[in-house]
Amino acid sequence: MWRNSATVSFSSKLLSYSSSSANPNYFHYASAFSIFSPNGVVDQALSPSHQRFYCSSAVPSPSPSSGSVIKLGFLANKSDAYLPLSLKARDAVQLARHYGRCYWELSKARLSMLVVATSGTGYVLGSGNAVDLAGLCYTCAGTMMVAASANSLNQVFEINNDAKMKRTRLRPLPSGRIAIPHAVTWASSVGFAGTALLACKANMLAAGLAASNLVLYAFVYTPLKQVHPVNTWVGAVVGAIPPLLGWAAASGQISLNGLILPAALYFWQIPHFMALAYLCRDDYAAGGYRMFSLADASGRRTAAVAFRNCLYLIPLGFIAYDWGVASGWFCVESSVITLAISAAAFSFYRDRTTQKARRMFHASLLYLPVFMSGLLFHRLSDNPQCLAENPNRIIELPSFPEAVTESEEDDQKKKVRYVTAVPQRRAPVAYASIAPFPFLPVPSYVDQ
Ligand SMILES: CC(C)=CCC/C(C)=C/CC/C(C)=C/COP(=O)(O)OP(=O)(O)O
Repeated sequence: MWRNSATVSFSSKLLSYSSSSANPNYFHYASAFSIFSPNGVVDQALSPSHQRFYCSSAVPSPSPSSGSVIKLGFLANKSDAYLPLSLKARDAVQLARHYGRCYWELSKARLSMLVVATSGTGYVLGSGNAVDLAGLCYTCAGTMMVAASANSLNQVFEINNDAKMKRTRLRPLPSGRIAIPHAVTWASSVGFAGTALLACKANMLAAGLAASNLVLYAFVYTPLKQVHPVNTWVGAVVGAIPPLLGWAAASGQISLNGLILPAALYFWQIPHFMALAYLCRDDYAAGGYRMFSLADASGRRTAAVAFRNCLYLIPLGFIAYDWGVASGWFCVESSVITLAISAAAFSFYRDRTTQKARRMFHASLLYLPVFMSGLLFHRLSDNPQCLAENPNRIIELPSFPEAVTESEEDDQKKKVRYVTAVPQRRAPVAYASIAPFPFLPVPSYVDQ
């Protein structure tokens, strides 16, 4: 049914809003709905306000009597049936694009990719000598899916707050491009699929960490943002879990060495989010969030907290070196970049201007990729803790003479102890002889 004139004038407003808004694609999105609207009714999943949003359509009216007014209304069902196939295909493509874009934005895809990078780095660090590429891909895919789910749920819960903030008001939910049930369906399916993938292709520890992190982010951190400034610290824990997840997926355990990257992420997030919350104070206040910077008019405490957490980053390079995770070069590199971010934070502490806060924010943006790539580049692949105790990695153990003399069980235990105490490089033959048969006793190729 074509809309009456009252609706048409409303739609005209929408049309002018759409054309002046940052999102000209609304026309396309609206037309895309027509293929799922055989009765001229826009997607029933949409709330009334969202349905109204989609009333404007750029699809040329199939009815000759409709004139320019009809271009703003729904497509009629009968004429829809006669649309050429190419038009329907085009609409299908537009629909896919529309939802693809909504899913991308709901997932905060760039943030999720950063999360995947941290998880992937954790996986490589926890892998020891041989990185299982398939395992790495599964872990990254699973992390991406669970992170996308967590971010989508975060937006579902914050729809009203996001609508009040400049930074977030054009997100899919507040801008009405997708309905809440649809977003929830997307979030739950991708969350379950990601957790299942991690459980089946990595291990239950990794899957459990991912699922708990989703709960921590969506159901603890998200509501806490409106309750107490401590939210930033809880958020820092959320950001620190993915590298641990990666390490656990590769090594099957959580060990002390595996905590270095999570610690870096935890401390790094504090100056990062302090700078962001300081720069967007007004926006956060409008959104109804209780950020630390809002109760600190002078910004002095915000800057002090940021600076203090930068200082906590300083020993991490040395710890990585001392614990055998990375070479001495990493220790040097890490110290240099940590001093740089600390200097930016100190400069913000001394002179609390927007410019200094922005500089600290940019320093934090640089810090993380440099730290992670340095850690990867200078990692020591015979790092003891990622080899020990993981039954899947028993083939990674070096052979040594006294191990072949006792029972098989004692033998294995001894080797684990040996590797933990004295990491060594193995002769290449160790791989060749047992790689396809990890359940067989390790052959001895040492002269007896
Ligand atoms: C495996 C798994 C579940 C990983 C999840 C990792 C994750 C989502 C990390 C984000 C950490 C964080 C505090 C982001 C800010 O959210 P915000 O709500 O303050 O951002 P916003 O204001 O832009 O919405």
